[in-house]
Amino acid sequence: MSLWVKICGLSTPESVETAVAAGADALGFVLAEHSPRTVTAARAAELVAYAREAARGAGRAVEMVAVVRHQAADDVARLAREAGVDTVQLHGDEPDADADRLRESGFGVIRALSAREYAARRAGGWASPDRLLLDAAVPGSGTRIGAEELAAAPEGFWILAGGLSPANVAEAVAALGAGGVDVSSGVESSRGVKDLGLIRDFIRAARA
Ligand SMILES: O=C(O)c1ccccc1N[C@@H]1O[C@H](COP(=O)(O)O)[C@@H](O)[C@H]1O
Repeated sequence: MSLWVKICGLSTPESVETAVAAGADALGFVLAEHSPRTVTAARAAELVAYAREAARGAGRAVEMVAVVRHQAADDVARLAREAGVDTVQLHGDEPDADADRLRESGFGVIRALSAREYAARRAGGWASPDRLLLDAAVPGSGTRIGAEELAAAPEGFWILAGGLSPANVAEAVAALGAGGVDVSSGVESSRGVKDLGLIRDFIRAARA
């Protein structure tokens, strides 16, 4: 099965169009506060509409994802509805009840945890009904997680994030065995500024 690829932190029509044309499965729009990639829900809605048009032109479906962190469930649902996304990526210490509410409101959920947090939860018997994404401790920082932190990789489909780039994505997936990857920093020329060539290179390398 082909590796699932998400390009995150998009904030311009050019980067959206490039990611869709290069074959991304999902696009991420950061609605979390205090990131160099933060966009308003209104801006995300424009980009989502643009992306859906590009995906229609390419004859395939592309998943639109809002990335949030440490925000109240009511605010998240309202922002996600305004942005017109399919899925919410919960990237903080949100309670399971928040994920339940978003699912009940019709959104897909991606549950993002640091590898350490996941290991601790799993040891306590926790299991997620949602797709799991494992990341470094500080999301969006370009920091990789090591194999030693992933002693207990999830069973089944899971998404690897944290410090991926065109140069390391194939090796990281081979080593850790994820079914999907998510990238932000590794396809940027400077913090928050996407590089169109790196987006294409990343998707090509991920699928190689
Ligand atoms: O990208 C951000 O700024 C961000 C902010 C808040 C929560 C999550 C964020 N991004 C996510 O971080 C990982 C990995 O990013 P990187 O490739 O190491 O820069 C990815 O899942 C993004 O969705």
